[in-house]
Amino acid sequence: MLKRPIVQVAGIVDEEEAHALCAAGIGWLGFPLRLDVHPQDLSEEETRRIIATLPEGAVPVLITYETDWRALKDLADFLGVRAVQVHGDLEMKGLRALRAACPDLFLIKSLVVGRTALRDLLATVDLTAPLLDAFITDTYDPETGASGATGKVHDWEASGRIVQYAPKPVILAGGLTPENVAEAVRIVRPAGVDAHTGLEDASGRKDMGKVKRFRREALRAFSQWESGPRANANERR
Ligand SMILES: O=C(O)c1ccccc1N[C@@H]1O[C@H](COP(=O)(O)O)[C@@H](O)[C@H]1O
Repeated sequence: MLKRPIVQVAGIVDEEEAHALCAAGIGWLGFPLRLDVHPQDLSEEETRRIIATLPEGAVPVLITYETDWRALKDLADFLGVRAVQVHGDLEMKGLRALRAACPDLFLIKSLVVGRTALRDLLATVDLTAPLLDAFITDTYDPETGASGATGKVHDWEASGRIVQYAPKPVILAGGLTPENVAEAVRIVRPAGVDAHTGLEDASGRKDMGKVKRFRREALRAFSQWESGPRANANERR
């Protein structure tokens, strides 16, 4: 299990931003590559170059829809990452092969809330949890077909059910901002939080003021949750 809550920021646009995030205390940095509906901000070569410059202790995470387990392993090796967020529908055979080939890779599987019934997501948890290190719940946007970097929240009560059910840590993502992250943590009780578009300025770069407030609010909520009752999402909205 994780020693500390994860605070991840995704969608790094360049080296300067990556280092500014590390300096702001962000431990996990998400690099999206080989996506479905979104364009890439960085090439694979540029991503590898930036990752090689990160300070010790920073955790670069490959975020990808790659579905071929060998290609996924090769990409992780090429980039020099030890953590992968799997958004594509890797078949069980592929997932087993990836786990066997990379026992030390921190494997996070995305669960998209709102695209399928909750019972199907719980069935996926049952099937895949033994092969994974963590899950991440994210939002489905029917307008764009995107299931990541949507800037939209989903049903936090559903994510809370997944947290209670899953035998592995669950990270919460989807429309998180400095303003809503504390409430999200209080309701869902995840093992970590992850945000992308809610931390950007108008030019699409991370606003470091928002990043710092996001981290502060998230950590404050994580530190408080053990003393209080779990909030009911329906009471809060
Ligand atoms: O970050 C991305 O660009 C991305 C693209 C495709 C799939 C997943 C992606 N990232 C994940 O999406 C969440 C939430 O984004 P947002 O805060 O709603 O904008 C992000 O934290 C990444 O884990």
